Amino acid sequence: MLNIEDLVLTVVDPETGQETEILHGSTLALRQGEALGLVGESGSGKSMTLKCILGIEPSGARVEGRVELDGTDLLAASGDVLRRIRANDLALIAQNPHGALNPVLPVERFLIEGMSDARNLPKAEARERAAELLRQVGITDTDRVLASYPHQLSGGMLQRVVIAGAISGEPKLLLADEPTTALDVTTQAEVVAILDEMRREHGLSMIFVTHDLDLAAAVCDRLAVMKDGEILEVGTPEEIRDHPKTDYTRALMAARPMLYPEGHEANRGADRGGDHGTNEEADA
Ligand SMILES: Nc1ncnc2c1ncn2[C@@H]1O[C@H](COP(=O)(O)OP(=O)(O)OP(=O)(O)O)[C@@H](O)[C@H]1O
Repeated sequence: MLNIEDLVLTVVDPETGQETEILHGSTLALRQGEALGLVGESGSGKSMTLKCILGIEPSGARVEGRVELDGTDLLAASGDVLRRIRANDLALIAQNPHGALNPVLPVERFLIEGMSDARNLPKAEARERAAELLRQVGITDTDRVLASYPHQLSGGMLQRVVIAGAISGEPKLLLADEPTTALDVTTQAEVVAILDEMRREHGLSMIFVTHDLDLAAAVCDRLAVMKDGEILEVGTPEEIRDHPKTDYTRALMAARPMLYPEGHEANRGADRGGDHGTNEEADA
């Protein structure tokens, strides 16, 4: 459903005019319903890759190559087509959920405005639909949350609201950019579980950006390891774990500290690199 070919991103310093190539020819393909983890250390180009898909690269930057979503080349599409695709087919879940919501509007308005047919719905029905969305992401006190303003909710609660909003638009592709990094560890596990469940239930494709290879392995079908603007390797979590092609990937695997001595039963997930659950419970 998504084909990225030879993606090159060059940013231009507005003062000196100096050009810097940030992405050096990435190629990636994503199948319908697949979750792909884009993994790498800070500065490796993960967020920039998402920005190129969304068409929100830094101003003045040059994007070359192909970013094709269900047959439409987003880099060659007109402004109108891009706006329609961004509104209907793509949903971004960013690190900081506060950025997604208008601070002066209650959660109810955020969710209702995200519904494609909201204008045609009677108010009570739209509200009930918003409450149902919240229930889907595990929020039970829906009246309180719907009436709350963003600053009145915790980061974890707000990220659930953002996920509910993303799902409500029935996008084709979820772009999750370190969606749990700003949350405490216990909340991280809950939010990742909800995101994973929602994605599977709605059959959505997802690119999940993280520096945490274990976490990506737990929620993704395939992983792409990035370093310095290049994709070093792509494979299933098992392939990456059992046959890492680069020292960089090995270092990423080793980067997640284990809470128990090597070989301890509680490290099973981390030893395998593919089951985050055990570690998560230990973290919590
Ligand atoms: N607006 C910008 N102008 C120029 N260069 C930028 C800009 N934003 C980011 N960069 C550079 O692009 C490179 C890739 O950054 P990017 O944000 O994609 O990395 P990342 O892998 O997502 O890292 P992080 O996990 O820290 O977000 C970095 O070298 C960064 O310094």
